[in-house]
Amino acid sequence: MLIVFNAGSSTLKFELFEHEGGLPGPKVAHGALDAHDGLITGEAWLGKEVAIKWNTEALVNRHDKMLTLLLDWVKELGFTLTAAGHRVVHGGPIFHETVKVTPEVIDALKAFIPLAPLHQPHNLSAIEALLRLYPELPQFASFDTAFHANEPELAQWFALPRKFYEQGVRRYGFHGLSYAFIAHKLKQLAPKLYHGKTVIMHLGNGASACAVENGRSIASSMGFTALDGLMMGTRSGQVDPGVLLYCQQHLNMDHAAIETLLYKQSGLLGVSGISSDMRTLRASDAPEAKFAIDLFVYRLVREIGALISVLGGVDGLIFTGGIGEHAAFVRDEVINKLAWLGFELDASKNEANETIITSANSKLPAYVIPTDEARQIAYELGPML
Ligand SMILES: Nc1ncnc2c1ncn2[C@@H]1O[C@H](COP(=O)(O)OP(=O)(O)O)[C@@H](O)[C@H]1O
Ligand SMILES: CC(=O)OP(=O)(O)O
Ligand SMILES: [Mg+2]
Repeated sequence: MLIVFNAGSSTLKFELFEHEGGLPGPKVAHGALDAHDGLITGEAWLGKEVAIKWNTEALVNRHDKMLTLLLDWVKELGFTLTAAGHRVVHGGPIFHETVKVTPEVIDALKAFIPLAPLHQPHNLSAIEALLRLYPELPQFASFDTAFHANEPELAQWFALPRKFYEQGVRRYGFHGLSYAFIAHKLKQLAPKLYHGKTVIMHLGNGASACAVENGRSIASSMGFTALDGLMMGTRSGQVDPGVLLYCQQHLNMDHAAIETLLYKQSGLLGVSGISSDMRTLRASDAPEAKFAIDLFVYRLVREIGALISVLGGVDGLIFTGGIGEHAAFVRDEVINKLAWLGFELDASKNEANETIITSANSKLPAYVIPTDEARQIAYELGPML
């Protein structure tokens, strides 16, 4: 069995895959644990059934405690783990593919904590906790940045003095495990489109869009950190850097206050003042909720236009992530705003979250493809064992 982790600030999501060498087999279990207010709660599913629920105290070492609960359960089921894979958000300029975790790799990844403060420290803390508890279990790290590592140089540069680029201050792009998974699916579903020019939109709590040609990333909306580009649940996306200078100089905001503003208080939550969740905003009658959705769509359409321009055309669009897979109203507005390109929605297919949501007359197709970052990690590490 392979176990794949996606560790966040307070959550530990996991998935278990059958594995007998080579590509992984079916997913046998999945679940999540959550640490808050000194408590750990969570549940795990075996297939479609909830198989266990956790509810226990944990004052310190949350990842140790969550991993112990989870791996004790895995052992009780009689499963033997052969390896663990981790989603690690930032691989910096160094890691371009899945790697086996060693002490040197951990040190290198720690250097990227400032580049992904909301993700990287938690990804690493799960790796280190597992190393303490199960030092013999081989661990692997798979990166959100890797899919973008071979983007054209122009797509990777900021217009800053050269030394910044040389020091690693460049656009990396994220959500690469999701994009790699979608590209793989698209190759099976629509091989011609896979070889063509597409814009893939990963719209979840974090959101980004990526120009992909022939299965490779050409440009993406996220940059040096997972803050750039689209409006997100609580992150601002692109803002004029002059705003940050203004916050420092005239609003007396220090680094911590600006970080909190950009990562936690902005996006759908900040603009609506109500929620970071598209479902809640959709259900609300408040004009601020509608405005936040309108701004999300506006910024997305603008970014799609930019990505299509650098691709030099487009053969299709793909929606994924929690919003991309489920928010039919968002897809409806995006596709209608792109009617000038030849997209025409099939409203009932869209409402039903079908795979192809454009009409038979549409000149170009739009797809909804559910993403699976954990399976992508399992695909990447399975053959390495
Ligand atoms: N049925 C739905 N309708 C509209 N939006 C949804 C729906 N389900 C999930 N979402 C949105 O998707 C977000 C979660 O996206 P997801 O990709 O699952 O998250 P994460 O980035 O944590 O992996 C939620 O915050 C919400 O905005
Ligand atoms: C990179 C990133 O934004 O990830 P997530 O969407 O999981 O927050
Ligand atoms: Mg996500």
